[in-house]
Amino acid sequence: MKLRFAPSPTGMLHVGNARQAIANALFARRHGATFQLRIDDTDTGRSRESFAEAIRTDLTWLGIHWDETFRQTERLDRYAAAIEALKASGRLYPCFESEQELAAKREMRIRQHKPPLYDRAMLKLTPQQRAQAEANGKVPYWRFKLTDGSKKWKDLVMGDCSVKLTAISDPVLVRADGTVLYTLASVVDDLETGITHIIRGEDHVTNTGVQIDIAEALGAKPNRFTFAHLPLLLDEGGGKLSKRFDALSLKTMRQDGVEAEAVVSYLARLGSSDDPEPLPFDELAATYDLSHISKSAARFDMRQLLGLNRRVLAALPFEAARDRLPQGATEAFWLTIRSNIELFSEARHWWDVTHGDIVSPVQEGDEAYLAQAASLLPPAPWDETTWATWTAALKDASGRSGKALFRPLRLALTGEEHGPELRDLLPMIGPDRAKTRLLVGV
Ligand SMILES: Nc1ncnc2c1ncn2[C@@H]1O[C@H](COP(=O)(O)OP(=O)(O)OP(=O)(O)O)[C@@H](O)[C@H]1O
Repeated sequence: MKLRFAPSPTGMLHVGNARQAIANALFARRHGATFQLRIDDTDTGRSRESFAEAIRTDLTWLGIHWDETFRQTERLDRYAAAIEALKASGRLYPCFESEQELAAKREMRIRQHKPPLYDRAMLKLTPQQRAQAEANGKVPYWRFKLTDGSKKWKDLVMGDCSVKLTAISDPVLVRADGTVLYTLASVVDDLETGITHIIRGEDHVTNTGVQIDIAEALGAKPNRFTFAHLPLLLDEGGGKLSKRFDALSLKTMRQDGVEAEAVVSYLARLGSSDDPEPLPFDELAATYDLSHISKSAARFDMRQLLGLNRRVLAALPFEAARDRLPQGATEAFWLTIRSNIELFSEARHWWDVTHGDIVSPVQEGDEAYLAQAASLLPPAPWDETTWATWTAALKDASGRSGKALFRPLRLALTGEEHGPELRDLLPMIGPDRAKTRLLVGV
């Protein structure tokens, strides 16, 4: 069993692409299959090595590892051989129509209330006409002659699928400059590298009908591949995500401090009958089941992802956090803040609260109370009992209680309305910072 993830290096991976990568990787892990990373770089105008590198970085960050990898431009000789074979069998035929001619034909068919399909005029070209066109300096591009009828398969997500090939124009597989199109290169690679299962986005369903036909023309047996098409992920506004807009890219998420485990856990179960919950890769893989995925498009919800991220952080051991924390951060610091942050990047703020500088707000009307609080601060050394000792004394002295007692203290000491337990924060803040912050408006 072998699966592959085959992105084009034309931009940064977004969460939609990641959903496919994760589905492939989890399915492969669950079934002990080989996992291939194929970089689909035949579109040389848009492909960049820097994007291929970024894709590898993103996948590694997600915890997705591949057993083999290659770029399609390394296998151009294999595509050339397939092209020759298809020409020899008469399935690839030369075409000379220009874009303008094709557009005019399309318009004509629409006016005649016919579907705007290619009319296969070039199939009727005689050898003399072809020689004449070439003598006139025209270079052909090549279309694949689709078979009549439909291609059917049992999709692991979509169920029974059927693509009517007679409703599709014969696809161009080779451009006039001799370069191969993705549609053919992908089939050649899948056949020759032994891919058994193809999991990809619903945007490929029509392609799948065409590619089954091409595969069979190249000698593949029926049902050579098992397919699963996952619905596309939409952004919060209902639009399709695209690499071209860098929308919701994995790189941005990583830079914002979202945890890879949260992203994987969320995308593995989004749009399925299983609720997303933070789980390590192996545990997600152990129960991963494509039949649980819904057939309708799923909407990416940042709030849900952040909710999951919060849960991942709250359980993250110090050892796993240490390298990304500010220098000098201790286990006590991490354990104090971890269940109060939504993004890892917020740790920096709490480090400034406990070990650096913050600007406490001036609390008009509470200046005298805060000065009284400063004067009652217990002597050092401080520990986790200090908060209770101090606030008990302050309660007696000020006559305040509840919110009136605690809120001004939290605001002055941390600059925030909410946050980790002050019992734990106070010893880290220490007497000097505490005093300065309490007396800020005095
Ligand atoms: N919005 C999406 N939701 C889910 N899967 C997607 C989405 N967009 C693309 N994919 C899938 O991501 C995989 C990688 O495809 P590809 O690299 O061609 O990405 P792409 O975003 O479609 O590219 P581009 O934006 O350049 O057209 C394919 O399986 C494709 O079906």
